[in-house]
Amino acid sequence: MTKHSDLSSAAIAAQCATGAAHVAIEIVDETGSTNADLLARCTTLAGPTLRIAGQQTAGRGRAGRPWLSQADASLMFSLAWRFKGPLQHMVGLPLAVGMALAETMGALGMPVQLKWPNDLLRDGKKLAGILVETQQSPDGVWAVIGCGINLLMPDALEQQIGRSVSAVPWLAQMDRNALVAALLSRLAGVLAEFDDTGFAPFVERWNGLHAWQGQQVKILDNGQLLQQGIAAGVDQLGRLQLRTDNGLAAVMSGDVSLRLAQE
Ligand SMILES: Nc1ncnc2c1ncn2[C@@H]1O[C@H](COP(=O)(O)OP(=O)(O)OP(=O)(O)O)[C@@H](O)[C@H]1O
Ligand SMILES: O=C(O)CCCC[C@@H]1SC[C@@H]2NC(=O)N[C@@H]21
Repeated sequence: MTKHSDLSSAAIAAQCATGAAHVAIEIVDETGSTNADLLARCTTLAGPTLRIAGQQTAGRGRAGRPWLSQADASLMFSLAWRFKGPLQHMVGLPLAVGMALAETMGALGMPVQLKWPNDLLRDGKKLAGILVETQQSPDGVWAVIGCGINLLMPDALEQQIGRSVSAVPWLAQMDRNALVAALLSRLAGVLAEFDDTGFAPFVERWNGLHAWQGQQVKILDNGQLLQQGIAAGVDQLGRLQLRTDNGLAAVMSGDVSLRLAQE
């Protein structure tokens, strides 16, 4: 198994596609949260920056939830990237990021699926999460794109999380520099395109990886049932299309949660 300590910014850069060659790479053993770190200084960064941590002591997920990890069991990184904006164009960004991660894993021989809005699933269980935080600056919008991928899932960690989650041990065997380079290369390509076009050109690719296409699902807000229907993919803004008794409804991601109807 490869470890966080095997990572080297030179080895990652050497294996990156040209579109990712300009990304500065920072590697730290431990920090509170790579998202918090980059968010605090993104508007002063010289350019796109990738920060990878071996362990986080205050990892954060969507809606203020914690992201839990164990050293070497997870790949955790944040990528700060400046977009032309405006802010409202960024709604589809977490979906584009999830698609880029899922496509990378698929290309590496590990097919995974997407759960709207921004989780990666394997065998129906969460194996990676994405947290995008933004900050307006005079010359555009900085997005800090945080990704946590469970490479291994020790029993103790799963118990701490309190629910059944997934991991990709096959990727833990892979050269970790090559894995990061593959993820960063595809992400950089997708982000550059997203900046020019928004989410619209990615709709078919995203829907092709959609875990719950055609299934009965429900939308919860803080545990309260908001809507129920058949998941019919995403639209050009990244909204989930729900086939309901009253016709097609478009759900904005916000802080709502998606579940299978029978859960
Ligand atoms: N390493 C981890 N892997 C998977 N989930 C984790 C991990 N650490 C913490 N969690 C938390 O476990 C919970 C499971 O997430 P899940 O996506 O299934 O439901 P959720 O919290 O409603 O998310 P969402 O609103 O994105 O659907 C989340 O609160 C997530 O932050
Ligand atoms: O599923 C979620 O709710 C999103 C989880 C995002 C976790 C990653 S780990 C790297 C980065 N730093 C953080 O504090 N969070 C993200």
